[in-house]
Amino acid sequence: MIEIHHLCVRYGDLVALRDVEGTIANGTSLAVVGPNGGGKSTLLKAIAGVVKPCDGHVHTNGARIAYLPQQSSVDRNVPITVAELVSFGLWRETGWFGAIDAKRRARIDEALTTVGLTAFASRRIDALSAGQLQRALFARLLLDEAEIVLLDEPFTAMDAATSAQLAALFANWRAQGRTIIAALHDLGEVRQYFPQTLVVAGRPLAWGATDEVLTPDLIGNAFAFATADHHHAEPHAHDHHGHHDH
Ligand SMILES: Nc1ncnc2c1ncn2[C@@H]1O[C@H](COP(=O)(O)OP(=O)(O)OP(=O)(O)O)[C@@H](O)[C@H]1O
Repeated sequence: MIEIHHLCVRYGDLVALRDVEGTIANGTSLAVVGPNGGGKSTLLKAIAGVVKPCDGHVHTNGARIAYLPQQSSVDRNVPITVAELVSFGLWRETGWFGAIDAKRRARIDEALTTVGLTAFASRRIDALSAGQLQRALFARLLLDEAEIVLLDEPFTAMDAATSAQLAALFANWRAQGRTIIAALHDLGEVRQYFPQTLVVAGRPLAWGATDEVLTPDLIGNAFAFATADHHHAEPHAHDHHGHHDH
């Protein structure tokens, strides 16, 4: 279980996210949606422990966490092959550059097959398309037996068929009791793959069953934030009624 209490994250003077309060049970698939700059990535980073709260806290109760950042932040110029990248999913077992025995080699091959990259195993990662790189990163996740999987816009570079293929993996993860939390822009994908949704626009606007949360009113409200300036971030601008006055 993830417990979030009164979470606030600040970058310098900008309060990117505040007043996040709630618990996420094991096995939950939660989509985090909201406008650009609304704090989706910030929330994932706070759960991953990559950014420190300025107030409140996130308790992950010792769970193993895998965090797949937004694709733009993945360094493609590291001179490694697809198989090597995927093998890093075994880091909890082997350490970062530990020996890969035949058994582990077979698991890497299986993960590559699952994501359809068998033919690319020895290709350098800088020679992959964006969608192929994302498949490789998912293969790495398959090997990493994390209890909490944090995905920042996992389908951005992908065609619909690829998204569907990778989303099918979620069902397995759910069955294993893994918690999946993903920042997403495509509300169709949210409805299809995520039973729970959290809407954030500087703070939470709604959190609950996807069907109940993604109402036209709420979406309109949340995305109005995108055209507003960032005064939302000022700490005094508190209100708890789920709307913005800016
Ligand atoms: N490292 C940083 N330093 C300063 N400000 C930051 C930093 N990271 C994010 N921000 C700001 O914090 C706010 C929230 O950003 P965040 O990336 O969490 O939003 P997001 O909802 O993921 O947006 P997007 O949909 O565009 O990916 C934005 O106003 C952003 O400019």
